[in-house]
Amino acid sequence: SYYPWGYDGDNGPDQWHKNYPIAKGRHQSPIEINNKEVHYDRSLLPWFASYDPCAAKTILNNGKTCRVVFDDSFDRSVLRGGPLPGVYRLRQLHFHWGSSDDHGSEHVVNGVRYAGELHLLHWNPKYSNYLDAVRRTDGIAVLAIFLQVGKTPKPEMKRILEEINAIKTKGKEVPFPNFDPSILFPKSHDYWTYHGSFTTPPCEECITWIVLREPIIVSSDQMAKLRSLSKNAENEPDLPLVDNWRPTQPRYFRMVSASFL
Ligand SMILES: NS(=O)(=O)c1ccc(C(=O)N2CCCN(Cc3ccccc3)CC2)cc1
Ligand SMILES: [Zn+2]
Repeated sequence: SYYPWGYDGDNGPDQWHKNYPIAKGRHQSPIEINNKEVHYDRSLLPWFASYDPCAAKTILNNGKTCRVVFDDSFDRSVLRGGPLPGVYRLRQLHFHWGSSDDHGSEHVVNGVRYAGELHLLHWNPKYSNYLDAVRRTDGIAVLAIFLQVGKTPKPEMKRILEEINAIKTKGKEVPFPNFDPSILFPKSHDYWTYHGSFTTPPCEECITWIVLREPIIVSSDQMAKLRSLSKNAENEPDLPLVDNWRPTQPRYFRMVSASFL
């Protein structure tokens, strides 16, 4: 049964555990990444994404985020290498952002909150489908990229933000053809990796997180564009879709490994 969870007040992150008990688990995400506690692992391989631009299908507003959906009916757009045992299929990408430029990311690095965070979600095709993969500890891999506000924004973000006007309200979905999300990647592939969970309910602990050290630069106007999305449908009052990030969770006995010294 579906419970209306959210990010504020009585259905916010501190309440999620009431309907989704895993939210109080020992492998929750996001977490604080602090240099002092990170372990450089020289056996970590570089990661590679080989995405087919024609796999991109639609872009939508589900009232919680802006999401781009890809065809994952075969190994068409895949992520491999890094900490992963094999290829993982790209299924969707989405964003988390704040109500102002000084916060909005989910992971926090040495106390630094970024304006936002881009997540590219992939699932392990050794399982029969996505629903099966979310029940496995090695079922999902999310590549996380921080959004930092700066003067020289990455032009590649434009394509996504140009579509925002078409998906202003919850439930809107429009075609989004011919898009290769690897154009959004920063120069460096340096990353941290750890085992964690979905950062929204049901908070399953099935994710190998790959968090890139280098943020991509976006403009303040581009962040404002994301904030112009509404949480509600078009026939409801316009509630700005902002602060759709979960606070950091306890790391407990988890190791965060770094691919770089
Ligand atoms: N921020 S993130 O951790 O990258 C993230 C990624 C994906 C979602 C997401 O779309 N959902 C909605 C449905 C799918 N469930 C899994 C599921 C649970 C029960 C039955 C089937 C699938 C995950 C949450 C949320 C958060
Ligand atoms: Zn996310």
